[in-house]
Amino acid sequence: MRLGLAGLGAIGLALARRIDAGALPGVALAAVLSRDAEKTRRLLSDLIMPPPVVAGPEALAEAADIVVEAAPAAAFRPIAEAAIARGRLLVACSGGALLRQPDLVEAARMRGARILVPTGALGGLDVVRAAAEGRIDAALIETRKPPAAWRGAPYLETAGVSLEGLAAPLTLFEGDVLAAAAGFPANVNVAAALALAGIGPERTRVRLVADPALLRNVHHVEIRSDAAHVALTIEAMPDPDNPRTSRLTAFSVLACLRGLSGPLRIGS
Ligand SMILES: NC(=O)C1=CN([C@@H]2O[C@H](COP(=O)(O)OP(=O)(O)OC[C@H]3O[C@@H](n4cnc5c(N)ncnc54)[C@H](O)[C@@H]3O)[C@@H](O)[C@H]2O)C=CC1
Ligand SMILES: O=C([O-])CC(=O)C(=O)O
Repeated sequence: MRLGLAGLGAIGLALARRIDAGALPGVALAAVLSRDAEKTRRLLSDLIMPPPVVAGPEALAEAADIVVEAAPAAAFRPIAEAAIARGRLLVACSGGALLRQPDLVEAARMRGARILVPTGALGGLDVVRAAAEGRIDAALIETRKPPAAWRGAPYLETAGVSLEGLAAPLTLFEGDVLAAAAGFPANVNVAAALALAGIGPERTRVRLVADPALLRNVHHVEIRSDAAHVALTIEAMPDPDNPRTSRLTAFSVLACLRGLSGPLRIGS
């Protein structure tokens, strides 16, 4: 299986290193895409595998059977479009960007492409999808992260909110997933995945909290349905270089790729 990897940050680089270490037999990293081609070559120079091609969105999709998107939300569309146009399987980490551009799902249907949103830094999407086959009455996700994780969020910049010297937990946002994805594109991909798995972005509620006492990113999900009530808390270790992103995300993509390529897959 040939893999095309868009983005070489917290998720992409961790993934490339694991593949290089032999974590996914039968999967070859064929091409990568990042913002800065020179930096990309430098980042890849310590890998043992034959160096992947450094490509733009079109060449990336051309060279791959599976395109893993792990780039900023703002870069999502051309990467996704190129993969979809070629009927590829697109593994989309920027679930919030997908949520805001639902025409891409229709385009995938027309082209026979598939889009897979990995569970990422969350968990429990299997039970949410199962519950969605019945009736879900309410879905809520609360994400609490240390202040550094929220830095640069457009919502805070527009509102002129600074988290410098924050001494107590501060609720930054309460509302629906669509508004959250616009205001906090680097932090609510888990909420987007939850909404897509369950009752959609308008009915899924989000609360975002900056908490200076935290060392981990904490996601708490509550689902009320006619089949089960679910309460789930994930305390995830932040990536050492990117405090917005939990280390679990790259592992989730790895597990997802293993499920696609290996002989045994657990969970629905
Ligand atoms: N589904 C989930 O649970 C999670 C999803 N994410 C999302 O996944 C995506 C990647 O996350 P991270 O690896 O943490 O981000 P990152 O910021 O650490 O890395 C992003 C990478 O994309 C590259 N890049 C920047 N502009 C680009 C462009 N125009 N075209 C191509 N590449 C470009 C950067 O050079 C960098 O290598 C983000 O959208 C993030 O919000 C992050 C955490 C959890
Ligand atoms: O990594 C996390 O904990 C979650 C995250 O950033 C996101 O959902 O975008």
